[in-house]
Amino acid sequence: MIITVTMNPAADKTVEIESLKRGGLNRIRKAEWDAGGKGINVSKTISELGMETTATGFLGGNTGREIEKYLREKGIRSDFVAVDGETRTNTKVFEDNGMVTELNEPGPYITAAQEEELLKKLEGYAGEGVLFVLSGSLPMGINTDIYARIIEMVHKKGAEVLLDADGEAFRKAVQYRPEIIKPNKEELAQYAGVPEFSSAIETAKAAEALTDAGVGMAVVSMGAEGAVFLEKGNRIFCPAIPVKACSTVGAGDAMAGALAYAWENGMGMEDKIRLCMAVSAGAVTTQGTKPPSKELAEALKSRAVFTFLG
Ligand SMILES: Nc1ncnc2c1ncn2[C@@H]1O[C@H](COP(=O)(O)OP(=O)(O)OP(=O)(O)O)[C@@H](O)[C@H]1O
Ligand SMILES: O=P(O)(O)OC[C@@]1(O)O[C@H](CO)[C@@H](O)[C@@H]1O
Repeated sequence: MIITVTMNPAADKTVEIESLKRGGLNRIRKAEWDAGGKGINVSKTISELGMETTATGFLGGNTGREIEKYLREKGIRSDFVAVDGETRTNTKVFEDNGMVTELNEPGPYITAAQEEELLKKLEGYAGEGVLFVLSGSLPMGINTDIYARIIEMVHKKGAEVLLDADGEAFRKAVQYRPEIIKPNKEELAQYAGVPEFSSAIETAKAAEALTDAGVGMAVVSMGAEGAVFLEKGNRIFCPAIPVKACSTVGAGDAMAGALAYAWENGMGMEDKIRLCMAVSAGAVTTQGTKPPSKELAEALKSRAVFTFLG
């Protein structure tokens, strides 16, 4: 069973304009709506691959109800804590030159009682064979140790964790040794205290510091460059599968969804990597933050190329 946790979900409004005029009137050519937030995107991907998943976190207001309706229609079980404020709307502005500007709202304030209610829910789901996916930013009111606390709590009941976070929340949580982490290269560089990595091997070495310290598997996504996979002493680099890019927003969540699906199905390393590369490349070809169809992901799998790094 895979439980995704989205502390700060969002309605994603993807808009297309010719070119963004700062300080001027911008006419939108086309707008697209998606239920989003990182964990919800992970659930969307897992469901598209044909596996059941439950989405949890905090939802509020009309936007929260719209997101629940969307999940219901997609056959994704939702079990969110209701909050007083309105779930945020995040606007993604796509220009014809390929530039993407993201405007993410802060989201509603979460009270201590609401946080407690979510923790109780998660504890109720925890057990052997359960994988929790913790991803995305934290809303106001939630302390940066929340992911660390959840990992400690669910590990005690035999559950496993895939973590996709950044900043302080990531730094604190990795100390509790999640089974899988999926930072992107900027998030890992921030953790490592360097401005950027100059190569895949440098990226792999930085991630290895975490697997050496007890994290089970690390996948570092590198956008259009590809991804680095570290598992059981192997360092593997895969260039991104070339596709016609439509929207790269949410590609990392699609990859995390594929990773969670592969992990829960006990897939071997090669199949797992192929699926991650195919699903994330497929996600780039869809509009907004929609995952690719299972058929597209299957068709792209054979195009993943592996390089073992020394
Ligand atoms: N232009 C692209 N073409 C093909 N594949 C891509 C492209 N951009 C991203 N990908 C695939 O998607 C994966 C995840 O991308 P990225 O590193 O941008 O994730 P992210 O920063 O976590 O994204 P997000 O937070 O928006 O979900 C990459 O490792 C790669 O496999
Ligand atoms: O503000 P956060 O939680 O960092 O990111 C939220 C978000 O940008 O991430 C997803 C894409 O990865 C979108 O669905 C959503 O709007």
